[in-house]
Amino acid sequence: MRSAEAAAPVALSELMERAGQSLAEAALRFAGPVPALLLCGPGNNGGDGFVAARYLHQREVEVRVAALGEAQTDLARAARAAWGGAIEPIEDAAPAPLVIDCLFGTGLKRGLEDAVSERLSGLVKSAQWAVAADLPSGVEADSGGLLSQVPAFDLTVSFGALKPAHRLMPAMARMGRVVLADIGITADGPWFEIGEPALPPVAPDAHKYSRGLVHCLTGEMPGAMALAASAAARSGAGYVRVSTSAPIAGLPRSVVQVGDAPLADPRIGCLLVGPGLGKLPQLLTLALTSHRPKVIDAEAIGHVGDPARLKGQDAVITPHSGEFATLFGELPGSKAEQALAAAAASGAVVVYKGADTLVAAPDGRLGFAPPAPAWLATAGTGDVLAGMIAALRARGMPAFEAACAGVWLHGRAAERAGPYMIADDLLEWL
Ligand SMILES: NC(=O)C1=CN([C@@H]2O[C@H](COP(=O)(O)OP(=O)(O)OC[C@H]3O[C@@H](n4cnc5c(N)ncnc54)[C@H](O)[C@@H]3O)[C@@H](O)[C@H]2O)[C@@H](O)CC1
Ligand SMILES: [K+]
Repeated sequence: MRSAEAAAPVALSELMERAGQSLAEAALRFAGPVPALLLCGPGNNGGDGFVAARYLHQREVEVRVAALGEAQTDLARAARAAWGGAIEPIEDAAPAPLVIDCLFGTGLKRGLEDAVSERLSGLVKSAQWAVAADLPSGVEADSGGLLSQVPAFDLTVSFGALKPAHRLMPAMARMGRVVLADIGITADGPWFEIGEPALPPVAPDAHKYSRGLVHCLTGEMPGAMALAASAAARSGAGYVRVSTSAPIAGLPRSVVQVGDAPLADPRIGCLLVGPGLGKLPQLLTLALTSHRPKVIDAEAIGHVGDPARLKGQDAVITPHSGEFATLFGELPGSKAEQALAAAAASGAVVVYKGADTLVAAPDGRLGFAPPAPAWLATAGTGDVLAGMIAALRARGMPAFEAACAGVWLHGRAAERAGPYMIADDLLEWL
């Protein structure tokens, strides 16, 4: 964002004008014309607040402004002067139905002082609607960490582009609804929010192998592979084959159960190993002898041992935080940086799961999942995701695109399945 701002074709004061106007407009549409209190910090986030106050006043909203110290940038000073109305110290500010937090945005360096963060929390909690400008104050933009206590907002209006914190925990849970205001600059780069995927069409002359063969290696707990294989079948694979030593109950009849099958079979579009694997590291070793694309999930991730073992494997791995730590150890930096470091170390596409799922590629691309329902946190949903990604990979999508598409579709299926869904229900919504 900083380099995009520097390269902007318009003056920075114009960007602030647009940001403040967008903030006022969003808050007004969200809360209606109720009395508003703007909390303005010393930097340009505070400057946005002074601009927003001016626009709200123009729209005949009853506005009060409370400032934290003096403005410390030229832009903020100018915005403060242009406001022209009364400014009270934040310590004395009385509550209001609409509170707009413009204390700090991307320039926050350390946590707010205790007295300030307590004041902010008190005003936010007593407000009917709480809106944050760019980021709730106290949130670290790049990591999604909380540098001081951060209350829960109803709406966060981001400017220009989403910052990592808008899609990383714990910060994203404090933001309420997140909207993005276009202020006339674009921040392009290899980090982006995952959008609705373009799935490969079924060719008119398709047959089951050309549509994609997913070959699953079953371990000790066949129920997990039943979920994963069913998900693969429901995600458009032409043929799902499960290699198992004993018959698995509950699989669709169209999923073929076999004993051993050669893993070098060139018709295999994607191998799937991990769901329900248990203590059978030899199955992972077997999978790694194949040159076919693969999805490595669940306990198989723990059996990898050295991330470099995955180099050249054309693999997607799907760890949650525990599995991630087992394979990669404690990596420094934010979740985003850790995911990218893991992808570089393993050469694999890494789906780092959680409430803030990320998809990282070894070449530096990083997809942030749009928020998905918290009720996905239930047993077996990871098995479903692994099966979905395996099917999309087998259908010919490249590893990174298949992983992003799987993550997006999984989240939308959960929205449709509703709060009391179990993993089995997801299959109906794929
Ligand atoms: N730069 C631009 O072109 C634009 C920036 N915009 C706004 O500007 C914001 C960034 O502005 P700034 O870079 O001025 O940063 P902030 O306004 O977030 O705050 C930075 C100021 O606060 C001080 N500070 C940091 N942490 C503190 C703490 N814990 N306690 C007390 N003081 C602290 C810093 O020393 C600095 O003076 C964005 O979030 C956005 O809201 C928008 O106006 C759009 C255009
Ligand atoms: K803010």
